[in-house]
Amino acid sequence: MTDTATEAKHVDSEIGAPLLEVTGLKQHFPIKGGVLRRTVGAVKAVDGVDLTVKRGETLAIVGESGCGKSTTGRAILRLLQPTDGEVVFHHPELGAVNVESADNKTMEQIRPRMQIIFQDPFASLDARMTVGRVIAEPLVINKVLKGQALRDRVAELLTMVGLRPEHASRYPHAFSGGQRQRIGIARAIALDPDLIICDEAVSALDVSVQAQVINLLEDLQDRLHLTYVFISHDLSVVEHISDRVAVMYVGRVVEIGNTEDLFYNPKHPYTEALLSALPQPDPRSRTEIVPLTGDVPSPANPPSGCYFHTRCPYAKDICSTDTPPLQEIAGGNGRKVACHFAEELQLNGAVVPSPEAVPDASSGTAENASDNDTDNDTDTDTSKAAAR
Ligand SMILES: Nc1ncnc2c1ncn2[C@@H]1O[C@H](COP(=O)(O)OP(=O)(O)OP(=O)(O)O)[C@@H](O)[C@H]1O
Repeated sequence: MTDTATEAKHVDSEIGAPLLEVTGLKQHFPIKGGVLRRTVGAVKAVDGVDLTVKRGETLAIVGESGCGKSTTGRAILRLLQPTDGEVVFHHPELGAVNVESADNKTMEQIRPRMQIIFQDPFASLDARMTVGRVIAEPLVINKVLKGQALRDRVAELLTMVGLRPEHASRYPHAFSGGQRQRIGIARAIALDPDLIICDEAVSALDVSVQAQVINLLEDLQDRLHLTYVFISHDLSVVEHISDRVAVMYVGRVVEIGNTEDLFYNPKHPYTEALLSALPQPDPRSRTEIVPLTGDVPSPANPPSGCYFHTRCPYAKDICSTDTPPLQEIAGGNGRKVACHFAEELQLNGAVVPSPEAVPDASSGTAENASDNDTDNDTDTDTSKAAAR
C-alpha cells in the first residue's frame, strides 16, 4: 500500500468520534500461597478503569510507578485477558466490537488495527533479525504483502520514520536509541493501524532525541490519522503531546480531562500532588509543593474508601469509608473526577515548561531526523556506524 493510499484510507473516519470505550476494566493477578499453591489473594493492578479515547486524539495515562498504566494498555489490547469489564473498539468495517470477548476470527481483524510501542522495541524481538525483517514481520504474518511489494513497503516505512531504505539490511544493535525507536514505530504503523499504545515509548531517550521522536509521532498522527494512548510518567512530555490526560492511582482513573484544564486547574488532590513536583521555569512562580507522603498502597491490599485518603492532605471521614465514583463535575468542560470534594477544593495547578522549552525538534522531520538522532544520542558510535 502506498503512503498516499494509507492516508486516503482514513478520510471517511470521523475525527473526534469514540474509537475506544473502556468500562469497568479490571486486571487482577492471582497471588498463590501455601504448599498447594492455592489462590490466597489478588494483585488488583487495574481495578475498574473507565475511559474513552476519541479518534485522532492523544490520550495520556499518567501516575506513579505501579499504578497500573502498562497493565491497562495491555488489557486494552488483550495481550492480557481482562478479569472483568468492557473494551469496545470501533473498527472501521466491523463497527463496535467487544475486544475482551471477541472470538479468534474477529481478533484477527482487530489486532492489526491496534498496535503498541514499548520503551525498548527490541526487548521481545530476535536480535538476529535484520531491521527489514523486524518491520516486515507483521505484514508477513498477516499475509498482506510478499516479494518486491513487501520490500517496497518496508523501504517506504523506513523513509516515513526518517530512516533510509538501505537500513533494512542492518541489525538493530547497530542503531542508536532514537533510531531503534523509529524502527519500532515503522513496525507499529506497517499494518496501517487506527490506535497505537505508546508505553513509555520515549522515556529512555536523551531529551533532544526524545523531542525528535515526539515530533515524528505527531507528524505521523497527522498524516495517518492515528490515535495514541500515551503512557508516561513524564508530565512535561505529556503536557506537550496529549490532548487529554487520565490520571491513575492504584488501578483506577481518579481524574480525566483536557490537558490544559487538568494541568492548570487540577480537581483531584493526587493530580495536584503530581503536578507540584514538576520543575518550574520561573522559581518565583512556584506554587506550594504538596508532598506525597507515604508509599503507594499495595494493589494487593488497597485501603478502604478513596484509595488516596491515606496520603491526601484534604481527607475527611467519608474518604476512608466511601469510594468516590469517577463523575463529571459541573462546568468542568467534560472533566471527570473521583473525589468527594472535587467541586469544593481550590487546588494549585502547575506552571509547566512551555512547548518552546522542549528542545527544538523542528529539524527532526522524517527526512533528516536519523542524522540528528545520531548527533544527539548517547549511543553515538554505533549509530554513526549504522548511518554510514
Ligand atoms: N504479571 C503480573 N503479576 C503480578 N503482578 C503484576 C503483574 N504485572 C504487573 N503487576 C503489578 O501490577 C501493578 C501495576 O503494574 P504496572 O506495570 O501496570 O504499573 P505502571 O503504572 O505501568 O508502573 P511502571 O511505570 O513502573 O511500569 C504493580 O503493582 C505490579 O507489580
